[in-house]
Amino acid sequence: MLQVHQVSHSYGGSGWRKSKAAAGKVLDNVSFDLEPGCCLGLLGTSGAGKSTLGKIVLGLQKPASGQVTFEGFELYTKGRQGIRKVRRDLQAVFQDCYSAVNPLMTADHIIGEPLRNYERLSPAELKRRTGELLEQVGLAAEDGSKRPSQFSGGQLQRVNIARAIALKPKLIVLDEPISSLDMVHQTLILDLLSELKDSIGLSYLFITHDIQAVMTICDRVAVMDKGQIVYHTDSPSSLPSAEHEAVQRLVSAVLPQHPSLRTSWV
Ligand SMILES: Nc1ncnc2c1ncn2[C@@H]1O[C@H](COP(=O)(O)OP(=O)(O)OP(=O)(O)O)[C@@H](O)[C@H]1O
Repeated sequence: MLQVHQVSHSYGGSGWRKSKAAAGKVLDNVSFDLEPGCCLGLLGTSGAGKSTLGKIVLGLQKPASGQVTFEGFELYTKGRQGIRKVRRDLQAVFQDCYSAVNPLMTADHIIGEPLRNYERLSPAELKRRTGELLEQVGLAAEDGSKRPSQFSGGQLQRVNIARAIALKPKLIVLDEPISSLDMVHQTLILDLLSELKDSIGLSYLFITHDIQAVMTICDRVAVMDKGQIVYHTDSPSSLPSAEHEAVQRLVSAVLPQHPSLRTSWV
């Protein structure tokens, strides 16, 4: 479904900034495939290049070199025809649930946006669909009249998820979707994402620094470090015992909650 082939990227600039950027590649020859129904975790510490790769997969950032093919269409061809063809099948949920929405709009309006862009629906049908989507993500249809400031962070992230699934996409890029939530809501949102993946048949590219989250939700994990995929596993639960130094850094950044368990974590 998604093929990322030898993608490299550096951020440009002008004058002295350009030469500084050229000194370090943000992405260096990254390749991976993602098959339908799979959740692939892109795991790495801050600055590893995960979000840049996410933007490239979403068609938002042209890479300096390499190819991205989604459903047989190459995204970065001349005229960006490929991106236009796959736009509705590729959606995203970002970390900051508040900045992802217009604070003046109601939840119905926010969730209805992709439907208004891609489908011709009567106002009554649009209202019915947004109500259904709200219920699908564990909110009530009546919540559609609320504005972002009337939701908690976890509830607003559900609104963002409802908008992302509105067009029944094939792939959702989840860029740190639970990082700004408390632990209870992190678990609830991971449960919701797992349920939706199975019920709608979604695929996810799950971008995170959180090793416990990838062990909970991902089928496969690619570990990124300094712009490269340095480790890959089809068995996320085996990550704590992986010997690669980049994985161990992520493992040691997570402590079990009870001090008595901390020495036996790995
Ligand atoms: N628009 C930009 N212009 C210049 N440099 C950028 C830009 N976006 C990201 N970078 C740089 O690219 C590198 C990789 O950033 P990126 O956001 O892709 O990493 P990340 O792994 O997602 O990190 P984080 O988890 O902190 O978001 C960083 O050094 C960052 O400073």
